[in-house]
Amino acid sequence: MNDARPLPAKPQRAFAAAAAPTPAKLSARGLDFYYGDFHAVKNINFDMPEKRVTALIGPSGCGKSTLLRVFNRIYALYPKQEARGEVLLDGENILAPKYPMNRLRSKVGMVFQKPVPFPMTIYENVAYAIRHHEKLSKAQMNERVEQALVQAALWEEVKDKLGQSALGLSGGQQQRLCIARAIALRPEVLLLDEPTSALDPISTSRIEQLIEELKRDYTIVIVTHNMQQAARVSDYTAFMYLGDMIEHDTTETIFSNPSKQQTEDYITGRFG
Ligand SMILES: Nc1ncnc2c1ncn2[C@@H]1O[C@H](COP(=O)(O)OP(=O)(O)OP(=O)(O)O)[C@@H](O)[C@H]1O
Repeated sequence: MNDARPLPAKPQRAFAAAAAPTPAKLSARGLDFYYGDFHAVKNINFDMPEKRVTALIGPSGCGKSTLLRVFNRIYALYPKQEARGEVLLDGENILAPKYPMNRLRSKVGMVFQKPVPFPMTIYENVAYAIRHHEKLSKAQMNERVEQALVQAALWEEVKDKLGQSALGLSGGQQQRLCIARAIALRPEVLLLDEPTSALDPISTSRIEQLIEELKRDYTIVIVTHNMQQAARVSDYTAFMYLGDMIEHDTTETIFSNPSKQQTEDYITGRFG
């Protein structure tokens, strides 16, 4: 939890991107989440701007991953988990029962903390996901697989061994393969749940560079425990505590001039 402390005096990037606001791609409106009787996420209201990176930070158990799981409705696979309120994607409520699941799956991709490639070839890992959604010729499929691997900054490392098992890749390569798998479906939103927590510093830095590149095309929401990472990669940051969203603002404001004492205490390492 405290791996990232102490916080650098100044985050190591200029926060220029956030200065130009873009329309909200994803918004939470009066969003509550329950695990049975437990009220895990409470009355969340905020916007995630298009083609920007929003980081969710806060101490362990504050509801960051829960919130991310609501954004692609993955919680609905589990009994006794319930979301109330609205999550608007391009203005449409994805929590409405009539919102088609296949549309949600094609618009919102998710990458988890631990890379879990399918036990198949590198090529098939990417092609498998595409085949579920689209019928493509062999040539079209080859092109799509290549594009996704190029975008995930993995192509150069794997182009000569696409037929080998994905399980032979390093942890960092496996995580980039999982990102390739998610972007192969051409989603509009990418949800990243602590995507570098299992990776070494070099792989972490590659994924961070990749996030910087991907935000040209995607709206990204990232959960991270690493404060420097939030400062480096995100344009907007939301600080959560015990299921409440305490503060949400540009990353620059959150890290240099937060309005709430709790936020300041957290980012300066006084608790959490
Ligand atoms: N399946 C579950 N059943 C019951 N309670 C759960 C379940 N999953 C999470 N919780 C509880 O919901 C709250 C929020 O958990 P969540 O995993 O979203 O927190 P988090 O901020 O992502 O934590 P971490 O940083 O440790 O991953 C916690 O109190 C947690 O114990």
